[in-house]
Amino acid sequence: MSPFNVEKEITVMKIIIGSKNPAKINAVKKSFSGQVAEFISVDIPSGVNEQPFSDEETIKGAINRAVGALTQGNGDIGIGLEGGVQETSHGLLLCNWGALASNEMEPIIAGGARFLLPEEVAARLRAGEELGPVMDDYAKRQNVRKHEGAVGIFTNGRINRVEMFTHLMNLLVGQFTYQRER
Ligand SMILES: O=P(O)(O)OP(=O)(O)OP(=O)(O)OC[C@H]1O[C@@H](n2cnc3c(O)ncnc32)[C@H](O)[C@@H]1O
Ligand SMILES: [Mg+2]
Repeated sequence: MSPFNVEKEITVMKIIIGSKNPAKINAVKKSFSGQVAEFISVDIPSGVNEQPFSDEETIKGAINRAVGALTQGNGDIGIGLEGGVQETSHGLLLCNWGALASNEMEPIIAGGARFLLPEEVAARLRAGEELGPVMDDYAKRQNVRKHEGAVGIFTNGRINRVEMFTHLMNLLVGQFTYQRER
């Protein structure tokens, strides 16, 4: 056979995102830019409360979504990103956690930016409301969670939700490639 006819097999990495939220999807795509990858987004239940109320619960939600995405989407990598809050002696912190699941190793986790929510917002969450609708009401905007996010509002637009999740995603993908190359 002529060497020019040798077929090259290009492997496309199949990445399943466990959410339909565009802020999350865009962040995942950015963190894999430059790689041959196919992205599929599936609504995967987090298996925890709609508004997780601790790091522990938020991490669990992220892992459940990542593992669920990997299995349901039959992919190479499953991604779960989850927003939550954590009570502290300083007030209520907004927290974000991400998980990357693969068939090669245990799920990898990483945390995103944290900052205190204003007492007015925190009180509503403690009373049982969800941050998404509370933020829309507070900022007098629609679908804050799909756009700039609470982080965008409270940092005066310096860091939006996509940037925050992209940083988190880089922590995940970086750890994944490091562990795979060892
Ligand atoms: O569709 P999904 O993937 O569920 O995306 P979501 O926006 O609901 O995000 P999470 O479930 O991860 O977040 C849990 C809750 O916190 C809210 N939330 C988290 N981060 C937020 C942010 O930056 N801005 C607004 N709402 C946020 C969110 O709307 C939910 O009520
Ligand atoms: Mg949600």
